[in-house]
Amino acid sequence: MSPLILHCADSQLTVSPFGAQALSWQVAGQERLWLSLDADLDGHHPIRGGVPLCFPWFGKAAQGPSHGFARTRLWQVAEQSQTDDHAHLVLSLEQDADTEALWPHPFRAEMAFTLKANALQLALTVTNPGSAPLSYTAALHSYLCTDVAQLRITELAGLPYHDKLSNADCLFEDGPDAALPPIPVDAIVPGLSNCRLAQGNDILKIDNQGHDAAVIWNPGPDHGIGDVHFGGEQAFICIESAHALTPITLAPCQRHTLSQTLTVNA
Ligand SMILES: O=P(O)(O)OC[C@H]1O[C@H](O)[C@H](O)[C@@H](O)[C@@H]1O
Repeated sequence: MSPLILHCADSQLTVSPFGAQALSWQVAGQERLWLSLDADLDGHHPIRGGVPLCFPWFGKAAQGPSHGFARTRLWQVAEQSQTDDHAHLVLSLEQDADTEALWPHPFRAEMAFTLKANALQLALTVTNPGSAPLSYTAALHSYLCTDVAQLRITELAGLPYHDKLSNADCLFEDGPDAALPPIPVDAIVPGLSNCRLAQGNDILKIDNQGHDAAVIWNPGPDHGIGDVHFGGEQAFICIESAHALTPITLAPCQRHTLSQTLTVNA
């Protein structure tokens, strides 16, 4: 279960087959994905940080663990290739007795990682191999390195969102002094496709596709989450490409791709 490492120019990506989870993405030596110092890497529990996958459900569900089982399963290498301008890796997961006990449906999930010199594309494709419709929700739960004290995501200004903390529909503040987002935050923002994390001249562009919402999450300093190291919440914001508002329903043989592309200094 050793991590897989991809290279392209000055860019390096580390992926854990456990959960098909990106753990580290460095561009010219600068880390872009936050991984908790207290992350549990024992291969049994969700790993706190990087890009966990939420599938076949987003959030809590009566029938099984928070965010589904994809992040606690061992995925298989399905494809790996390298050219001058990108490195590509696909990991796959299909139903077995354990997944059927939680979710009685045939499925094929493929998680593709495409690494370029200054960009990383993450794409979760789910295919319905069965003879009945297949419904699921999902998210690419990216933990992006940032200095929360200076964070200001201007694309959020004035947007409507569902606040999971208060279970209310709200609007982000607008105006030059608005804290965007205020921390702690657990916001489902319908339709948001593009935003930027800017820190001085350093810009990370986030582009989501195949989603119905972006989820913005940071638990704030009083989180009490055992595997977020002390003070760790000051160094990341989760900006998730999610299909969380309504399920995706696939007819037999149909497929859907949920993706997120991260680009440095775009
Ligand atoms: O602690 P986890 O199961 O990894 O979930 C971490 C967070 O994920 C998402 O962003 C949800 O919107 C949050 O409600 C949840 O707290």
